[in-house]
Amino acid sequence: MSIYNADHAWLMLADGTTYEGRSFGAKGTAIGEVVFTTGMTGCQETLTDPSYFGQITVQTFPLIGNYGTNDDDVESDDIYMKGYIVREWCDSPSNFRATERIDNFLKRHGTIGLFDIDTRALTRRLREHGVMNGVITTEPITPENREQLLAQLGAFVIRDAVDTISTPAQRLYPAHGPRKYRVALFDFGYKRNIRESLRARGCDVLIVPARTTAAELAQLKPDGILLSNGPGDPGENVQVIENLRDIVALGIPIMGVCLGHQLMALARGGKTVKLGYGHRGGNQPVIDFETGRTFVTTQNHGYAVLGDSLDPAIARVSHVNANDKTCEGVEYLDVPVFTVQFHPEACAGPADTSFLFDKFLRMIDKQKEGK
Ligand SMILES: NC(=O)CC[C@H](N)C(=O)O
Repeated sequence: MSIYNADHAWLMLADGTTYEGRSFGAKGTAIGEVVFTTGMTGCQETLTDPSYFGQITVQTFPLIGNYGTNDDDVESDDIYMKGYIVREWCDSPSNFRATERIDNFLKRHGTIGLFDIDTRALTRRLREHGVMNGVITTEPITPENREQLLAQLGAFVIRDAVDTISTPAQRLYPAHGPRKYRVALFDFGYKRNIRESLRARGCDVLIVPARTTAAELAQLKPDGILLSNGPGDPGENVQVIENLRDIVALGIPIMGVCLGHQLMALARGGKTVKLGYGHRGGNQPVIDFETGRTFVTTQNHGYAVLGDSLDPAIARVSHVNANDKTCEGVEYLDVPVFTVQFHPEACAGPADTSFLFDKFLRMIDKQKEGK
């Protein structure tokens, strides 16, 4: 049976634009912020990236799921996005690692899917208007429920994102091979490959809850601290930002990724803004001012640090996005801290900047030598 015989499903945006397509994955109704990603591969990594909490994700690439899914390529144990939209999905995946079809994978996680809509038109709309709230549903939108749904869309905000998904308890993952250092990885909704990139480099990784304080860290005595990626508006994490001010003062080397980068900037007096439609995908060019090189990076963010808002006496913008010149990295001058907006751990997307984990370890080496 063709996938095009599937039941109907809909997406309605907050401006009332409605797209009718077909259902795959779970059935139901969910409201979220509709965003698009330009990733051409790695749909499973995208689906399981916790930073998509509260969002409905559109893949701009027109055919998704042709190599299926498996138990290994997940970035977390769950799907945190509210809905998933593709132009076409493949019900006969062909790959020796595939164990499941993408619609089963979505069903198993209760994630509502929609396909067979004009994803190009939808993406252009989001690009022109900025991201918008939307409702994805397998129930017909009628003149009766339409007004009520539009009111709900108008009121929807992603809230308590980090607090909802951060781990309540510490957990230790041992280094792969001989142990060199112990790193505390703040779980703001961390991607698995951040953890694995550290373990592969000889680090025991201690996952710690988002609200871990400087006093608790001082007891744990990690050699380094990694601030993870994570969902939502960075500014809502008031307590975490407050804690980071004291954590920086411990003098332990810190690397920040994506949300971690934004939270550090806020803790050090900087500001963040919401971008029109963000950067999501595996083809974002980033200029490194130190070397003048441009790297193609993996990204998934809707907010950005305002480079000019940082005090030049303590921070320097180290990277910018070559497309829109937004801040993509900060080097702090008075403490051993650097942060990046893009994803050195890749997954999905290019691994060209994985050397930043080595830079982090060198920073720890240097500090140990200095002692
Ligand atoms: N991947 C992330 O860490 C995203 C950070 C933040 N939630 C944003 O959208 O900008």
